Amino acid sequence: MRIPFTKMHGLGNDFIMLDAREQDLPDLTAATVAALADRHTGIGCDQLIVLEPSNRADFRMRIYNSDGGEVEACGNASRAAALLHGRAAAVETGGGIINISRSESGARVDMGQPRFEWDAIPIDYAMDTLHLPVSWEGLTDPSAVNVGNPHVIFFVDDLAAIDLARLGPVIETDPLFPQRVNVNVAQVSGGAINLRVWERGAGLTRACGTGACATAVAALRRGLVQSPVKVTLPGGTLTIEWSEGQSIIMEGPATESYRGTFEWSDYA
Ligand SMILES: N[C@H](CCC[C@H](N)C(=O)O)C(=O)O
Repeated sequence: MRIPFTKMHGLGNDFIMLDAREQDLPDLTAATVAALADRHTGIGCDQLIVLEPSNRADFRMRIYNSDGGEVEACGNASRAAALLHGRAAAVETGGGIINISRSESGARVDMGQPRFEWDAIPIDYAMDTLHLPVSWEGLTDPSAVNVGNPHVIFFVDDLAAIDLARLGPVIETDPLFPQRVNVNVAQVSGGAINLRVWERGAGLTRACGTGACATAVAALRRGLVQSPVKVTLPGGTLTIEWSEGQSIIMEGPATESYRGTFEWSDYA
């Protein structure tokens, strides 16, 4: 069975987009996702996204990391969905309903309100989530935020000095985080944020939209920046707006790279 797909990215965080709103897809297993996501033997992507019908919103967006695991939220893919859909829409995700629309710079996404309770992150036991009393080598005093998916955020003085490729997986899989965690390391300078992310289930990516949202919220809660705040990742810059009790608004580009088809049986 030939399956059409659209290859897209948000600041270099790249996706295979499958549209199952009009046509059913065969059952997607974790192994099939991982095979499609493989950059050497498959098509290659950080996440695989499936758009499906929804009876709660205009459509549903299902998000699979390149390790095959399904997760609740993906900021950059939300902007890619806005580009693909072509107009404003309410989108059902595992993390709740988000609202996407087209904008000058690409797309604008209302990511809903962040969650801070320790059991909403989730963390394994009660603690202050603005200043967690934990550390991993040189990374200390993080915040934790759930923006539909779980994030831990470290603020450092020298981002380039952090070996995130080594520390990321150690923190991602620490038992403190029962659903694992996306690991954000940020440096604040001149009222803006520089960010690198080790993504749960995907590793180092060129950008992470939910990471930018979680980090901006943590920095705002700590009084390190003011809203709206620019968050620059290796792939480019996002603008995040938030204040206490409000939704997070993320704005930034989304790009269609190419369209193609693949033979399902090659990956199933
Ligand atoms: N790795 C993330 C999902 C993708 C998030 C990232 N690609 C984004 O743009 O938000 C997680 O397991 O929660």
